[in-house]
Amino acid sequence: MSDDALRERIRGYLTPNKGTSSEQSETLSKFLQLIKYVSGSYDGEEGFRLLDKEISEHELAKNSQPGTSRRLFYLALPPSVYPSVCKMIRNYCMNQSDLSGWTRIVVEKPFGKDLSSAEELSSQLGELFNEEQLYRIDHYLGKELVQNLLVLRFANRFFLPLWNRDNIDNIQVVFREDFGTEGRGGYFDEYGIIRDIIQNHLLQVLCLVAMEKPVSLKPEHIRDEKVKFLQSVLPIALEDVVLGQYEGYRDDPTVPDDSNTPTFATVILRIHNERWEGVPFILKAGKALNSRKAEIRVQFKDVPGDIYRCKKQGRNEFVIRLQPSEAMYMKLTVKKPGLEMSTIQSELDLSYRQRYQDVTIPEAYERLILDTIRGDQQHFVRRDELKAAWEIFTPLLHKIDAGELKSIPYKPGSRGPAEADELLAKAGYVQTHGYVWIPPSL
Ligand SMILES: NC(=O)C1=CN([C@@H]2O[C@H](COP(=O)(O)OP(=O)(O)OC[C@H]3O[C@@H](n4cnc5c(N)ncnc54)[C@H](OP(=O)(O)O)[C@@H]3O)[C@@H](O)[C@H]2O)C=CC1
Ligand SMILES: O=C1O[C@H](COP(=O)(O)O)[C@@H](O)[C@H](O)[C@H]1O
Repeated sequence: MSDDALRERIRGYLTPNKGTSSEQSETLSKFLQLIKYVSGSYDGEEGFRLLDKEISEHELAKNSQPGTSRRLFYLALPPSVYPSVCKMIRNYCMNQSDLSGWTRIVVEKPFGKDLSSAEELSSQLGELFNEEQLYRIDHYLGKELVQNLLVLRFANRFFLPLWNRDNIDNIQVVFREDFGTEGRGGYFDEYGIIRDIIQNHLLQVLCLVAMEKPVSLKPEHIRDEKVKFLQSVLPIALEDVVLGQYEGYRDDPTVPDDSNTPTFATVILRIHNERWEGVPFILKAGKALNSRKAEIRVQFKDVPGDIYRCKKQGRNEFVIRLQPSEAMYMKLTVKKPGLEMSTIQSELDLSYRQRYQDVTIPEAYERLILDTIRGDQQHFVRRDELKAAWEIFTPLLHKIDAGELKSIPYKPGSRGPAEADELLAKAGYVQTHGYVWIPPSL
């Protein structure tokens, strides 16, 4: 890691943290200015001493009360340099007073490469900072509809009795990108799609979809339930996994010619608890596919004793589209309008762009950085949560790294390997045919 790269990635923050949310927005924009201000001047230990001095002399610091300074460090670094950088922060840049100031460290993924490296990193950071000072960021937790998941589930009577194995057949959490790893092949090849997307972003979303109701909205209560859910995931069976690699991925000069790194994966998680026993949770992520989207698709079971015989038209599905164009819709069967008594698939639709025309939906990072300033850890990953997430995926990742599972080639711009759709069908997912969405217009 060159000093230049280090400089680019270390951002410091210092400002009083008070006031209304509009004042806090202003704080946020000052923070973003300060990121620009501090980047580009620090290298090595001497650099950190300078950083410390410069922070205290910065105009924002001058305006704050002595001893009440707030310091936020945002680290997006390869895991191997975290301990040394954190040591330097600890030695040279900590807030010197415990009056009401604080020092917080935001850490970006990758948080290790497997269970043991993640635990080693956690221990190293844990020796320098306490858990309340560490903010492990997963930007999916800052997305509007991800933040809506617990509200949907626990503030609506509709969902309470339906959200279980008696009614739900399968759940998918899907991430699709219509571009490849251009420009970051070297980084990506070391990690692959499971570490890049599934073990963190999709699993975090899944926790919110599947966890039990927390005792309260306190961050610790929510995170306790996420951990319990993660601990009830069964070991992944190899027949529940399909890996793919798009053709042309290895043309990137930074990717080895014989790379087996998956750029696509479907992984089915099975849960051992009262609510979800027998319901497959399908996590699917891929790069260089035919579309870009991230969504949760909850597919309900068939209607028992179906007097309308409308099974072939498709099952009820509740879809929460995280991006693009936030929306949630319930695919359901209705009488086809007209004289005839026949049925058709339609939808109850909440499209955010139409429903909330005057609202600007904040960027995920904007919201999460504001949370760090406010000291709210609800949308950040706790150490035991991270450990439980790695426990789920490490055995599979080790098998992939050892070449025991092969990535199936697929065409860029396709749906990924056909084997993934076959696995979905085997798991019980029934694709709807003939449903056409007509975007509403007045
Ligand atoms: N408010 C809104 O914006 C709304 C928009 N719509 C739009 O209407 C369209 C249809 O909606 P919907 O039926 O929910 O979504 P899709 O038709 O896009 O996909 C439905 C499901 O079928 C899967 N699938 C698609 N093609 C195949 C295939 N060849 N083999 C196996 N599985 C397949 C998809 O997988 P995968 O996940 O991999 O794509 C997905 O799980 C979409 O474009 C949707 O965005 C619908 C309702 C409301
Ligand atoms: O963390 C990552 O996320 C991005 C996708 O983020 P999104 O908010 O645009 O969905 C992904 O492209 C990248 O590979 C990954 O590291």
